[in-house]
Amino acid sequence: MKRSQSVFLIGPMGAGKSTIGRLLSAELKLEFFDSDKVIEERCGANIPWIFDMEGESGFREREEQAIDELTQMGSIVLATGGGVVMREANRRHLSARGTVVYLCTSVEQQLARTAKDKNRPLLQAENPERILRDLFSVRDPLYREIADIIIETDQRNPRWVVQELKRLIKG
Ligand SMILES: Nc1ncnc2c1ncn2[C@@H]1O[C@H](COP(=O)(O)OP(=O)(O)O)[C@@H](O)[C@H]1O
Ligand SMILES: O=C(O)C1=C[C@@H](OP(=O)(O)O)[C@@H](O)[C@H](O)C1
Ligand SMILES: [Mg+2]
Repeated sequence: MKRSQSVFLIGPMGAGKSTIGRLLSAELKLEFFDSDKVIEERCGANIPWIFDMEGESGFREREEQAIDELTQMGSIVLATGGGVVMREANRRHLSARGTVVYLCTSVEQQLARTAKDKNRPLLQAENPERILRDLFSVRDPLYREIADIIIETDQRNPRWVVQELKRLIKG
């Protein structure tokens, strides 16, 4: 474990970052933040609206600012958004300021878990599976580059993942 107690969850849409992050924070007795929620609260608008009005680049600017601040807080659990690794500054801050956990999930599971949710603008397209596969090929090496812990979540329920993570982090 690094000097900071913070744990940063990374991985694709539907990996379970937001769900597992909240449960893990309760187990570790650390404060929980979800960078997407922080961005929405600060902006006073939801992510689809931000993408509509400011484009993906506007969202990425807001995300970089939020990640820089949140990773400096110390002793938190942070669920990031799936695209956080696309910016070098984010990768640098995450890997220097806490333990980075990659929640690894197949595209089939990502698809099943995100199918009914309209809040992910990148997936509101004709072929979300194609998009998830393309994103995976670009992002998977970047997740791996900064991960301290890699954990498979496909056939595991969130509570099992949390217990396993607790063991690995403390270990
Ligand atoms: N390990 C898991 N097994 C089954 N369903 C899961 C698991 N993790 C998350 N989910 C479900 O998948 C959906 C997306 O999870 P979420 O935490 O929002 O993912 P992320 O923040 O990584 O995009 C939610 O409905 C959640 O309940
Ligand atoms: O993969 C991405 O680029 C995104 C993932 C989303 O977060 P989740 O990974 O929590 O769904 C959210 O940040 C935004 O819709 C963009
Ligand atoms: Mg999330």
